[in-house]
Amino acid sequence: MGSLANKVQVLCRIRPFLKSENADNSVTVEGTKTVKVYNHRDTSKELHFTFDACFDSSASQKKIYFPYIKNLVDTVFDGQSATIFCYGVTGAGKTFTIQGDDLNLGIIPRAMMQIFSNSSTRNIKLPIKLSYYEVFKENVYDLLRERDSGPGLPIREDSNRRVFVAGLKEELLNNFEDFKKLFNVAIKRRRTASTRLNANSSRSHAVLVIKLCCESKSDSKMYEGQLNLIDLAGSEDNRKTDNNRERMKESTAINQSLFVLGKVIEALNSGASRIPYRDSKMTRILQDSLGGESKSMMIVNVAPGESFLQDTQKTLNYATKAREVVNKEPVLDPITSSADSNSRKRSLNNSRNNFPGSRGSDANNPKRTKISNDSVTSSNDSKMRSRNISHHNNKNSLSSERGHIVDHSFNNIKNDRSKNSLIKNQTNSAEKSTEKISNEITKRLDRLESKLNNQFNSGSSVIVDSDVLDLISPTTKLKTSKALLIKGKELEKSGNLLDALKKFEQALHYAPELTSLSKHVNKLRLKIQNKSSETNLEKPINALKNDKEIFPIHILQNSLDGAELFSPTINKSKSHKPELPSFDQSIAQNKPNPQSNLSYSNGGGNWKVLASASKKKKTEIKSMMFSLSSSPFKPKPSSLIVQPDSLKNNSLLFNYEGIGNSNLNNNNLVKRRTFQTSNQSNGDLSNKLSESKKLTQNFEFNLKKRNSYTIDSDSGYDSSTNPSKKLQKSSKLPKLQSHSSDDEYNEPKSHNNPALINSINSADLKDLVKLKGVGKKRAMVIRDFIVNNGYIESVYDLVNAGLSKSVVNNILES
Ligand SMILES: Nc1ncnc2c1ncn2[C@@H]1O[C@H](COP(=O)(O)OP(=O)(O)OP(=O)(O)O)[C@@H](O)[C@H]1O
Repeated sequence: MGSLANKVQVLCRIRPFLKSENADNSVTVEGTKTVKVYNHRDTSKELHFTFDACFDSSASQKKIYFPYIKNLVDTVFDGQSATIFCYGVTGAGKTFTIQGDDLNLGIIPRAMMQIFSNSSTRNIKLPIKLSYYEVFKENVYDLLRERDSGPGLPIREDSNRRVFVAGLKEELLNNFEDFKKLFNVAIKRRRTASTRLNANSSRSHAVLVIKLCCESKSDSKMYEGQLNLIDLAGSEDNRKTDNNRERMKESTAINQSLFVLGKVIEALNSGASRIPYRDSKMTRILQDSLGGESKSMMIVNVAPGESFLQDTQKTLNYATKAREVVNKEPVLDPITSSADSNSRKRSLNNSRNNFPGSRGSDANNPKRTKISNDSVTSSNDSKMRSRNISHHNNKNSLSSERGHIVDHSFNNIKNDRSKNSLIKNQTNSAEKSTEKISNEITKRLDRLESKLNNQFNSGSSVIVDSDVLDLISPTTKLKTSKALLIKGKELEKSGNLLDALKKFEQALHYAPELTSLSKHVNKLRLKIQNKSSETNLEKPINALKNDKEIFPIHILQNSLDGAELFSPTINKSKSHKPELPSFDQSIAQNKPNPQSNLSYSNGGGNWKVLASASKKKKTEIKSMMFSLSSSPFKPKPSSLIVQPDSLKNNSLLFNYEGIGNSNLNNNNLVKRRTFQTSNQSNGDLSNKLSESKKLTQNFEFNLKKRNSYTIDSDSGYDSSTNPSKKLQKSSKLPKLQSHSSDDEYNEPKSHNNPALINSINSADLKDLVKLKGVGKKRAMVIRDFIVNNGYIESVYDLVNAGLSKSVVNNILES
């Protein structure tokens, strides 16, 4: 952790109202550092957010650039790495700020002007290097090349664990004119589209990387500095966008990566041992900028107006968290020799997090391209990097759809051509050594790929980890996934679903973009789970038929309050009254037993047993229901849950942990309160006997206390059993008037089914839509809630997202 001096700076800029918008004063700047917004939930209340600087809608590009941005760019001349990224909702003015337009030059062109105009005074070695790429739907595309729609460039790590984009083109620039020509072509390649919220919305994150060598003022040594200018795609509330299918897909990728960015920030602030950089391409790319050694600045762009208030509040909260991130102090190493102009000696410790597409991928830096098991660059990389500026002969290219830079005269930009020949010589010698390295890399890559292919052909179910995966060329990935697909299909045809699933999963690992395959994998998983739950359930039924002793209704035998004791083994045990017919008979007849009201049903792969007490016994409990279900996520039920029926009929439901019991719905059991034992023994029914005492006690307790519980009459859902502490705090919800002495029963783990919670927390719209009762709109609500509020711990947390409790109950059945 660095000193506070290397904190991430946050600037906030409010966009002016557009002609189409109704102006109001819902977002204003107070002083120079504070933004005031009205609380979107209660507009009579104000919220204040403080940042390093705040700019209202009247602020010009110039006012923002000086002194904040200029100072940061200056640090690059000292050999530092600096990053500026614009964050905000779609249409908030990010591209305007970072790129600008013809009349309002943004940060990128201004920074280039600053660099070139300082080239002589700060002794910057020309040419400088520039790369520019976008992250579109989790694929990295080079914006300095013709647009391609392939799988994109891989992100790799070198032997010093520095992340870089492999195969990225790096252009050499001598003056601002070079930059202008190149950039005006490149920005046209960036993916943009018209959405309801922005006629020219960026659909990708764009990263511009500038590297330069400069003589330090302090010690007259040469250092390499790097500037990263990033225009993040805007988060989108799809309730407002009316996005079509394609835009929705883009939007999901955008929101997801911004969500991960939030998680990274949170993890950094909480000192977590694992920072989830790898969870998205953009965060991997930002590794040095957040938590690394870069000097970083976030510009948070805000769209004004009441209609954006909710987004604004979220954005400002997000930015507030980003402002707490403290980066490491950079340790700068000078370039050591003129022949190896870029070989800055950095220790392993202080060079771990490097910016991709730059130092790590530096063709002229043998140290950085050193080959290790997890570090290779393709031979193409070196060729690409060593190219000089390709002067695009597209004369019309200066007109751009957005952000075209006009032909301003920049008299103060000085070119020192004589310096170029020296650099050229250095570059040539470095190119030779790079070629050597590239050949070695290619050989190693071939060896690695053939090894992987052998593993695959020998039927090994190896799943390469993501590090290794990055090393494989896109073509090999596709080939491998295709071969695995074919194998999977064969296995599926032959009925070997489990092995088929393994193959499909492997194929998906290599080609995650195959959405149809992903769907098929999910279907197959479900099919297998259903099958296994059927077979799992046959066992207990057979066990019941053959060994009546293990039937779990025994758990009621010790009830102290006089509740009727039921057991299918009743005719074996003299202590059991009333005499009940053999459970075998009930099952055989598949109808309620007239005397015991013991019934059996088997629907949808689940089974349950009903038993009720005799009225003669005047017990409080008139009926009992057992429902044993096998979770699709956990084939073996792991705990027993007791659910009292609605209080009207004083019945109880016993249910194994696990969801997917279609009978639950039929019987409205979801409306019942749920308690769970702490016993985590596996599903053998006989194991449950050991729980009987505890359950009985609990059961007894709840019977005594039940009158004091408040029932939500709308849904029949009892808030007292709500596992979400948050919800219990909510004033809108009925309060628990009496608490169980045994707290574990107030925290039913059934609402914390890890697989279900994980699936929800992945915030993937496709997965969310699959949940019971969740349509596209609700899925978006859930996704947005998670994106904005972090992971949920209980399904009932979703009530806070605005879902009704009955919908949440439905989800529990998914
Ligand atoms: N400070 C500003 N002054 C004048 N116009 C602005 C300003 N900020 C943004 N705009 C205008 O608002 C519109 C939306 O801005 P912009 O495209 O930069 O948003 P964005 O945040 O990049 O959106 P997206 O994430 O969808 O790409 C554009 O027409 C832009 O010219």
